[in-house]
Amino acid sequence: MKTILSLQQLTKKFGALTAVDHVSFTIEKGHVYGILGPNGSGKSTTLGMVLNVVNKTSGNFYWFDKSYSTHRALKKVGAIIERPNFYPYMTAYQNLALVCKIKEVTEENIDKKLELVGLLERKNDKFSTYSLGMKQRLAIASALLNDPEILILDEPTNGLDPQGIHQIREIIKKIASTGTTILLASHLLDEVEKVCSHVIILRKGKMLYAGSVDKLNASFGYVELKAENHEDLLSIVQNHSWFTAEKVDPENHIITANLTENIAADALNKMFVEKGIFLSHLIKRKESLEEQFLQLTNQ
Ligand SMILES: Nc1ncnc2c1ncn2[C@@H]1O[C@H](COP(=O)(O)OP(=O)(O)OP(=O)(O)O)[C@@H](O)[C@H]1O
Repeated sequence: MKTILSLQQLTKKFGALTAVDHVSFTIEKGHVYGILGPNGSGKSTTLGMVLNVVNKTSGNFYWFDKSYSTHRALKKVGAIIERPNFYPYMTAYQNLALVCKIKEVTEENIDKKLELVGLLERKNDKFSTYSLGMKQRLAIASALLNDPEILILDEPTNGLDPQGIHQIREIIKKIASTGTTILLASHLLDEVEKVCSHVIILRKGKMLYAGSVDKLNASFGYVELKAENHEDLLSIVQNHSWFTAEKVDPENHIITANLTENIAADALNKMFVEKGIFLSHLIKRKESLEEQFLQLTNQ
């Protein structure tokens, strides 16, 4: 697996405030990563440091293999970290042609990138006539002109209407399907869940989780159980490998236990019957990703 970016204990202090606090994670080629956290959790500052627009206080980051200087590496990075800003009196095509000159790449990619973001038919319209969603899509086309190894987006759907949000998310998925690595910052759990394969969760500058979205979602849930023979039921739950971290409600004797595997309710019921326990109460629940995220960020 090829490493695109590696952060090691990266830290940024603004005076007494630690905006990013010893954050370490690695971005591997071909995945879509989301940096997820509430407002002010340090997402933009993290992106700013790796893009050399914010000076780090301590720690390190490396682009590609360590032999790349940040300056050289950034030529292989496409990033949108501010509101898209183009010349309003020029057409989309003219604006992108100018970007090609600045990036020292040929103009042959322009139509292909405009098509990717659904703006080919509007390429001769002035930027000033574009909606916010179109402006954002043009910015994505612009960031892709030099076929970067990684596309970095800060809150790519902020301020857009639901249709605009949907279009941007579909474009991100399309870009990812061509093998481009993507790193996006978002405060929207739903967004990260929909488009990202991996997530880094920040809260007050500290990293709470880094890993696959599936793993975060892979808690097998928990069960609530009750039977007339409470002591026998509790003993089975305490000794069976399917259960962990059981709790008993002292009022109604309902036992709550986390599941260690994905066991269906009928299989649970069958196992208890075979051990002579007839359940009067069996509920199987799974915490949503949202509940897990809130638990992580509220702790
Ligand atoms: N230039 C600066 N000077 C002082 N404090 C700053 C500066 N930039 C950011 N901060 C502070 O650092 C913390 C992290 O901000 P940052 O913008 O990185 O968070 P964020 O997660 O991207 O949030 P948002 O989505 O609201 O931008 C915040 O408390 C913010 O006020």
